[in-house]
This record gives sequence, structure tokens and C-alpha cells, in this order.
Amino acid sequence: MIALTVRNIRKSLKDPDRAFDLHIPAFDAKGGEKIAVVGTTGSGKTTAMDILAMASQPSICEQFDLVVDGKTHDLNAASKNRRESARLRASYFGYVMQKSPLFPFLSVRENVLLQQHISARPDAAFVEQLFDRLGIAMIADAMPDEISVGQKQRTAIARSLAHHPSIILCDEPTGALDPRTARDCIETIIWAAERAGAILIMITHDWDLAKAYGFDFYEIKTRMLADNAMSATLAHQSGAEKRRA
Ligand SMILES: Nc1ncnc2c1ncn2[C@@H]1O[C@H](COP(=O)(O)OP(=O)(O)OP(=O)(O)O)[C@@H](O)[C@H]1O
Repeated sequence: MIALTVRNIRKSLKDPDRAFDLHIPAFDAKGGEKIAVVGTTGSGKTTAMDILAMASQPSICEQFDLVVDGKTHDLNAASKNRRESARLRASYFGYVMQKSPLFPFLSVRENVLLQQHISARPDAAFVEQLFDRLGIAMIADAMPDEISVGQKQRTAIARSLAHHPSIILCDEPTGALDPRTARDCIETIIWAAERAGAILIMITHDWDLAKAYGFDFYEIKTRMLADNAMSATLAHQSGAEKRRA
């Protein structure tokens, strides 16, 4: 059983001349669920995703727990300990960022196998399956500087799925891809999530695609507090909001 429970997470970003505050009052997901995070540009989607992926620490947090196989991991406590947070991320998380850098001195295949090695879950046959589904089998031995931006992004997707993570987070994973390839990639991400019984959380601007694949929606709404101060809240979409969308 996999379950994510978030209560009252806040993240404050401040520059000398502006401020941004994100609030996540509640975010609940169970293994097998697919959640789309939507909102206008600059509303805080990546900020929220970085927190949920343990890539950034909340400023304030009441509860941030991940249950895997009956064991509860306090991710808020873990996020304050670099070693423990790295261990949990390697074991349980797959995060496809908007631009996920690859190791330039490793081939496509080696970049993906390294993720499995770090997570102690070697499964070379699964990597080949991912390459086939993502259409990158023919560049598996190429180096990152020999492949296109879209091929790099698909390699990053394969790397984030290769170790059978319990929670898969994707920040606009198909931005660099044509619509047909994008659809193949989304289907592969969903396939891998279902295979692992994982929670899938994806930032997308494509509401129709997310609806077609049965995603539930969390939306970020923003409010200007002053000319240079914005607050944002990430919340589950009510039934009425879903019907309007
Ligand atoms: N250091 C900072 N101080 C104040 N505000 C910041 C700081 N860094 C980022 N911001 C603001 O935080 C907000 C959230 O940024 P974020 O990248 O999470 O938005 P997003 O919804 O992912 O945007 P996009 O859809 O364009 O990728 C933005 O309005 C950004 O300008």
C-alpha cells in the first residue's frame, strides 16, 4: 500500500523586491491514483512539485508522510537530513523535471542504469522495455551531446521510471515533444505507474488529455496581496469546478 498525506505545507520565496507564498492545505493520494496539477504560468506549480518531490524543503509543515508497504516515512523530518532525504528520494521517488540534466560522460543507457544502481533495483530488461516504448532504443548507446532535446527528455523520463518508484512526479514532461510522441510518453508514464502501483502526479496545461486519461485535478489559485506580493493555494478541485473546466 502506498499513500501520501500532506497537511498545511507553506513555502515562502522572497527577493528584496517581491514575495511569493504557496500554501498546500491538504494533498492526499493513494497508490494507483493519477493527479494533474494545473494553474496559470507563474502560479507556483513547480514550487509545489519540488516540495512534493523532496527537491525543496517546506518553510512550514504540519504533516508530510509517505506510507510504503505499511511503513510511514516522515518526509518533513527526513527533508532536514540530507543523507536521509537522498536515500528516500532514490528509493521511492521518480521526478521528471522540465529540464532534467543527464550525466554528459555516460551514454543514454548508462544514465538510466545508474538510477537503478543507486536505488539498488537492477532490472536491465525493464530499461529496454522503456526504451522501446519511448522510442529511444536506437540511441541507447549515444552520448547526451549526440542526441536531440526531445530524446534527452525521453531519456530523463526513462531514468525517472526505471527503479519502479512509489511516487512519480512529472513537471510538464512532454513540453519538448510533438503531440504524437508526447502521447506515447504519457501512456508510458501511466503504464509504468500502474505497473508499480505508484502515485502519479503531473503538471500539465493539457486538461483534455488529463481528463481523457482519468486524472483527478488539483488547481493552484493565486491572489495579489500587493503590487509585489502574491499568495497561491493548491487545492483539490470540487465537482462544480471540474464541470466548469
Ligand atoms: N526568490 C523568489 N522570490 C519571490 N518570488 C519568487 C522567487 N522565485 C520564484 N518566485 C515566484 O514564484 C512563483 C512561482 O514560480 P513557479 O516556477 O513555481 O511557477 P509555475 O507555476 O511552475 O510557472 P510556469 O508554468 O511558468 O513554469 C512565480 O511567480 C515566481 O516569479
